Amino acid sequence: MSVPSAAVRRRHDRDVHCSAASSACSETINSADVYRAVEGRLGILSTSAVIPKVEPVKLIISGPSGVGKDAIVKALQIARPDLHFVITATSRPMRPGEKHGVDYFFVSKEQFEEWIETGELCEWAMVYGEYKGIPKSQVTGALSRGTDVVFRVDIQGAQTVRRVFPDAVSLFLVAESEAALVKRLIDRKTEVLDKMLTRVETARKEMQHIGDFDYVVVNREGKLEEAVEQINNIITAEKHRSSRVRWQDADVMPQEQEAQAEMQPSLQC
Ligand SMILES: Nc1ncnc2c1ncn2[C@@H]1O[C@H](COP(=O)(O)OP(=O)(O)OP(=O)(O)O)[C@@H](O)[C@H]1O
Repeated sequence: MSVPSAAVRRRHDRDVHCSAASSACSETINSADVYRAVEGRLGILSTSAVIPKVEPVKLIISGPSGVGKDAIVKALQIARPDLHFVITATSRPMRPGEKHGVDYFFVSKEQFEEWIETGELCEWAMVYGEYKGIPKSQVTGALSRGTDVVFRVDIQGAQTVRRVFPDAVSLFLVAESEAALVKRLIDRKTEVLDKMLTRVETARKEMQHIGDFDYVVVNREGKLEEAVEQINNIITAEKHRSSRVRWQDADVMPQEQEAQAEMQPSLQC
């Protein structure tokens, strides 16, 4: 491609600014003149970068037992190492392949009850006869660093996390059918029949809570990666939500946001 001559460039420059200024266009108008004209009318233009601060996303991943919450979270940890995945404490026994401090904090019922007494937990619940809860230390540090946080919780836990963090974004995972869900529970081989029945009965009731959640993602048989990609997209979209953007560093802070920022309580569990 040939390089335009200086004369051609000057003519192009003039034409662009002639059409931009649209009045009194003459040979002498160039970009510096137009810039000065704009400043002359509107005052000195700010050169400081308008890079807003973005409030961290608090994402709740929930859904019935066996739908694939753990499997999804494991895959998401690889896809999004920038996120902080809250590690839940539980009194249930470790399943094969699970690791203390990675999948859960596996603690005794006595230890859990001590934590409840000393206020170490953001939230806790008794689920299928076992304690489950979120240690405060798992949340506060990450949020104060501005890191996005993911909570992997059951439906009961989702309700509690939403109470503690009303601005949390919640996502309900479903299998493509009840039959697919039961098949996953059978194949996982972690429950005896009566415990599995309880889980399936509970899953039926839990499906009625879908409407309480912001998003629904289907985790189809053999299509885990698809669900992970959809969740990844949801996180990306949430990071661009205008209500999450804070303009403290910008020269002009929209009045509405200023009012919101003042009203927003400091949410710490
Ligand atoms: N898309 C999928 N296709 C096939 N199998 C899957 C899929 N997602 C998860 N699984 C399998 O289904 C079983 C249940 O998944 P997982 O343990 O992650 O469920 P969960 O929702 O965390 O259950 P719980 O709440 O009981 O801990 C596991 O054996 C997992 O490997």
